[in-house]
Amino acid sequence: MSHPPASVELSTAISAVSRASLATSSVFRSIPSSLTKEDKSPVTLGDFAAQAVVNSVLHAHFSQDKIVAEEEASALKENGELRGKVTALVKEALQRDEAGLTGQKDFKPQWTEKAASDEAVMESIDLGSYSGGSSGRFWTLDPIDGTKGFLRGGQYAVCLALVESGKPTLAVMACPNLPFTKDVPKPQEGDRSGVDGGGSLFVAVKGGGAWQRSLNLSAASASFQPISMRPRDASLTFCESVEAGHSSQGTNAEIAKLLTITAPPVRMDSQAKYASVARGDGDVYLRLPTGKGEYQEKIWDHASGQLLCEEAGGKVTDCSGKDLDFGQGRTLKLNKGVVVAHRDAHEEVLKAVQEALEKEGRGYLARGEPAPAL
Ligand SMILES: Nc1ncnc2c1ncn2[C@@H]1O[C@H](COP(=O)(O)O)[C@@H](OP(=O)(O)O)[C@H]1O
Ligand SMILES: [Mg+2]
Repeated sequence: MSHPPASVELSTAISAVSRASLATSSVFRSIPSSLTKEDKSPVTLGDFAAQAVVNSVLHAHFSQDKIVAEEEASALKENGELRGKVTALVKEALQRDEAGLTGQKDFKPQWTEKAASDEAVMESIDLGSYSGGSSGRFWTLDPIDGTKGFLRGGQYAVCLALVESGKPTLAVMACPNLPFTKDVPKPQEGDRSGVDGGGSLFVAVKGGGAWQRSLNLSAASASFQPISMRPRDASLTFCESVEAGHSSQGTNAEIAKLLTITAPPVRMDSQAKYASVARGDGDVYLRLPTGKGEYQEKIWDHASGQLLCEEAGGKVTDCSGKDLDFGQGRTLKLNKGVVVAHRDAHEEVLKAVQEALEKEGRGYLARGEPAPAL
């Protein structure tokens, strides 16, 4: 098959994510400033605009579908200047012609001018407040995954997935700062001039494979090509977060020793890590919990990446070897950590993960047990 299996869901998701990444790219180029949320994490006007764009496109086509998305509009209600800037970005993104932006000449956009008023933008953002669950279907969105990377001028991703009965079945991920191939060097951190060819767009359909094309339709690689993980070979490489607080880099170093990995880890922000291993740039993505593993991973931080890797021949589990369960609400509350490797290498990698955790006295994470009380 030379393109992903077609569906209205896929066309809508591509349209939504492509438009959203137009808004994020424009903010990225301008050196974004940020607000700090209650959980102390940053949010930018790019996050708000991207969430409004995706939610309004989804809502126009699938008004019955619920959405679990990261942001909420409360900060915009108090800040008219910021709200005006977000609305302008949303308007520009929604008004772009379909064929020019997504190449989908036959797809008929359903949204209207009204979707780009201040009130409609805030309503669209708050459509993302669904609590999730294991029945029926819903969408999950991270409008800018890797916001800290976005602010530093590193990698980030716009990540959308459809979840049915607790499992991702369709994924669309834009990585505007990730070149289409690893042969083109990634921009240096802080370089805001953009990537030749406009970054990469990834798509996965459950049972239908994983695909990539350039985000920029005038680039040489504007049509979808299937991608697959690198088969298990003599030497493995791994990637991890840039942010030391998001996973245990010390445990990863121990795991690397056990697997006789000598190459240093590739550090990268966002689900661009899943995309990179899915297309064979590297072999293993490790996200081991810090401390006792109290942090609950968010479903929007993993849904599209998980499907992309699974459809590219990978296996994605937590540190105890369990599948990620996207049907438990807004977080992956039954899972601790994430281990991604080719199907043929996963067992060996997981064994090293579990050995390293046991050695550190955190074997309860490897056994899927709660931390012992002091
Ligand atoms: N203590 C923690 N442990 C694991 N992930 C965390 C964390 N604190 C924040 N995160 C998540 O890590 C994501 C970024 O991952 P990465 O380090 O791979 O770039 C953030 O997504 P956002 O940037 O969308 O907020 C956030 O949801
Ligand atoms: Mg995120």
